[in-house]
Amino acid sequence: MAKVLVSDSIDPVGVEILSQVAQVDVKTGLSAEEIIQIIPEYDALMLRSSTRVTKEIVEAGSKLQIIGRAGVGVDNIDVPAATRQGIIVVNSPEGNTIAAAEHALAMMLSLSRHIPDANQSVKANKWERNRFIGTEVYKKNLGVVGLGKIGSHVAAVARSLGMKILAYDPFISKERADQLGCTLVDLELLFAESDFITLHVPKTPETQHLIGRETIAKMKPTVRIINCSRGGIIDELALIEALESGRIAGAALDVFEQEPLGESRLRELSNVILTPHLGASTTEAQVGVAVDVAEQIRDVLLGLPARSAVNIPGLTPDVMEKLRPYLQLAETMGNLVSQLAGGRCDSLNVRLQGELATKDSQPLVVAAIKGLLSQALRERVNYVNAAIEAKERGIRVIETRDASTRDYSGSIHLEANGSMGTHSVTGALLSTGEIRITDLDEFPINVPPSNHMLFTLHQDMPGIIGKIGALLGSFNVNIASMQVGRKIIRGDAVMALSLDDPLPEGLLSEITKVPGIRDAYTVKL
Ligand SMILES: NC(=O)C1=CN([C@@H]2O[C@H](COP(=O)(O)OP(=O)(O)OC[C@H]3O[C@@H](n4cnc5c(N)ncnc54)[C@H](O)[C@@H]3O)[C@@H](O)[C@H]2O)C=CC1
Ligand SMILES: O=C(O)CCC(=O)C(=O)O
Repeated sequence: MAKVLVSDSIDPVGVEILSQVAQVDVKTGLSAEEIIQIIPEYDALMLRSSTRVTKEIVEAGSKLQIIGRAGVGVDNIDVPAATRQGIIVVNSPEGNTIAAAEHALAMMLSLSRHIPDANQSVKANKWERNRFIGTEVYKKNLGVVGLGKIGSHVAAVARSLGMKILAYDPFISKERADQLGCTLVDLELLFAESDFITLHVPKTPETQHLIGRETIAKMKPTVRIINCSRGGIIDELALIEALESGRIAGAALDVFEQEPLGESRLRELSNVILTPHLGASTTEAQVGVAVDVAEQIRDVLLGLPARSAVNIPGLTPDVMEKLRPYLQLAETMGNLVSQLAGGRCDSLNVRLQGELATKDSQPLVVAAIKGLLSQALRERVNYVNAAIEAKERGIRVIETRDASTRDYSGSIHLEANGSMGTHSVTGALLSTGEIRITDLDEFPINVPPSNHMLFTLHQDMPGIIGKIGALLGSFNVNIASMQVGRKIIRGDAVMALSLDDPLPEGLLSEITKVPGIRDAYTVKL
């Protein structure tokens, strides 16, 4: 039975789902060293934000198939390391959207009305009505940095509070911003005009210290900043200085450069509200993300696709369903051409023809690469790491798409160039879904792939087929089917044979000695 390690606390419903297919060990609070010790026994790892999945942990996870982040941000996982190792990384892109947006809004209103301090004051038996004069958000400018799922929901609710929304997101169109009732502006303007600024961007090299000394200098002295996205997007030291000096009016922070927050002057400031990374901490969100991610882990362990894999671009279950027969075709053709090419492969040309010449068909290229590398890497290569493995081996992949149709509605043509020359194959599907090899080294054929195959390149002349048949018979090899493809009579031709048995040692060199045979290849599919 598969084994799943759950290294942060998740809703029990997640454990229940995982238990349908695996032994689940919930072990929270482990150090990196402790995880490295035990991770080799596990097929899957599920976590929230407390576990940091380092390269060392990934590399120790020799059996890991999938890492599931019960949440949105995957910045606590070394995704490139996982990808290189063929491990799928999944998240829950929408499970906690509302929770995080509502937390940011709660932070904004708490900040504007001093709710946490007023609460503490009353609980300390005081009645300080004059100390807690607030500010309204109505008709104020809210600067939303990052107009994705959370930012959009914050914007929608803030608009209903009567706020004007200035949004900055270089990856969002003006039409989308208009639809959301937001004014798309550049960062300079957002910083200069906003009364409240709320951050909803992922942590990337571009967003690291997006708010720092220089940017704070451009803001209104009355501005209040809310960060419920990621620590490190604000330069904490610069923020502390600005809050201490009164350069800005306040800040509300759910996330920090170091979590848990260690010793920090932030704790001493009265114009700051701090929460311990609670953005996703609602019952609804925790059930949502646990179900979302546990189901994906379960599916992957059952050999099914994941719906939100962050490192298999384009291969969603919908696309997978649509392309499934063609994925098998692409992989088989990749495997076939790599065996024909034999030695080192320098480049692979992939031509997607007819109905396959669409944007959605990118996974077919990956499937072809997977097939190409399967001889060398066996089960180590998969849809996650195939492209990286090819790149690291110096294999140049050239894709072309041609929407015109030939004999089949869709076909895949592969050409491998390498140390032993160039070989090409084309494959297509019959209406029954069966695979046909329709072209080999530019010779037209029509054969189904089979476990054991023999291909020859020979001169089209009388008697040659009989000689090959007799030779195979003398070694007790049974021929299941045979086809010859040629362009001109008595010119060059190819012969494709499906065999019931593997070719015995030494027979291939006997075949190449037959007069008229130029080359022969055995292939196992
Ligand atoms: N505090 C908490 O508990 C939670 C925090 N988060 C954080 O919130 C972030 C946002 O989450 P979602 O809205 O679901 O993600 P999303 O992917 O829907 O939206 C992120 C938006 O940021 C934009 N963006 C990316 N780089 C940018 C840049 N350099 N400048 C401006 N905009 C940029 C993207 O175009 C996208 O529209 C997550 O990455 C995660 O780190 C998410 C959930 C809970
Ligand atoms: O797991 C959590 O509570 C944090 C959620 C979060 O930060 C995220 O989903 O990106």
